[in-house]
Amino acid sequence: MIDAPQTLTIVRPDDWHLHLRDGAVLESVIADTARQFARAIVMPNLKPPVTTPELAAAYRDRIYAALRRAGMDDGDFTPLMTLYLTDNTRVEDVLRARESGFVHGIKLYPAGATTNSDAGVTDLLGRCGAALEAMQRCGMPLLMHGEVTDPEVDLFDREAVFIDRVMIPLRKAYPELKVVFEHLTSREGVDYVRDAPGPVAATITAHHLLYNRNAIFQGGIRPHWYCLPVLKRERHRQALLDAATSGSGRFFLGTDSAPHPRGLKEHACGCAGCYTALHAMELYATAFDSVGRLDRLEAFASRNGPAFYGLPVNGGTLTLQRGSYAVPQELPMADSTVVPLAAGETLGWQVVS
Ligand SMILES: NC(=O)N[C@@H](CC(=O)O)C(=O)O
Ligand SMILES: [Zn+2]
Ligand SMILES: [Zn+2]
Repeated sequence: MIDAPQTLTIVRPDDWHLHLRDGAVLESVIADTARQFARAIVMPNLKPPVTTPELAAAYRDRIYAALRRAGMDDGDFTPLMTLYLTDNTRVEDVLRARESGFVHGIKLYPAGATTNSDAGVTDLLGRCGAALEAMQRCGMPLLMHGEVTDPEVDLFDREAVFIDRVMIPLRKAYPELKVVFEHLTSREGVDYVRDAPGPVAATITAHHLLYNRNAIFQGGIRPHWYCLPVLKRERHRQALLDAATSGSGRFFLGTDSAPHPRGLKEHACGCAGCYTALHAMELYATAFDSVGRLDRLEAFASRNGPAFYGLPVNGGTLTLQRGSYAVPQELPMADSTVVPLAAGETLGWQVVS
């Protein structure tokens, strides 16, 4: 019997799905990400959303300014910017985004599906054909919040139904379009991404690897475990864990760390989103260790994402140590606080350098 490893050193990882927010909050949250990750795909669901290359450039400048205010410099972290797809996204914006070199994806939010999605797409194939055609032609990935918004569809089935109603017809019409199925949460999603032809991949969050939907209701309703797509049954968690640790290059790390002020989570109609940037690699290492597959963490966290996006693998490393890491109860966030996922709990791994 081989002893369980006590330390793990991997190539410095990236986060392929991150919400940094904006304004005063930006400075509070960016340091957490930059401590662990060299780069991150920065989601564009601001108010108003980041819909053009000019808005993405201005947001990028604000991110770098916040990074400096947090005591880091431009070499410590690279934001990989995205645009927010709307019914009116112009071909010209797609092409200029590609030429900019700093926009790495265009994000689909089905209108009404999630936080700040009001300006999102009402009918992807009906309204966005020209933009999708341009994206396919110039190699711009489409990043998808993959849930239908049909109120007739059960909340827990919205990802599976999205595959049939949107994903399959989309990829039939644009077979060369690079697609990332963001924050995958279901067995159906895993099966689709694993087996579908063409350039398709998926991000998986740490919380969907570690928890099933019981976590939302354990001992009472727990708003800090509520995100979209919502946590699902144990069989879905098992499928996600199998996929993440399978060695397939189609699955990679995306935290979907999505901070909301404590008061808007602990609310009669609480916001969706879990804050995991603080302890992302501790959470992922705990998940991979649970199935004895720490040897597969580097591919998932540091290699598969750059390969899909056509970017180089990072220099430098990140080291984790087995131990006990107590997740803080809350963290300052501008003039409010944010409660990290699994606040007050103890994790089995800690980032040491
Ligand atoms: N995941 C979430 O529950 N929330 C995200 C939006 C998103 O990624 O859908 C947010 O911006 O708060
Ligand atoms: Zn989403
Ligand atoms: Zn997200």
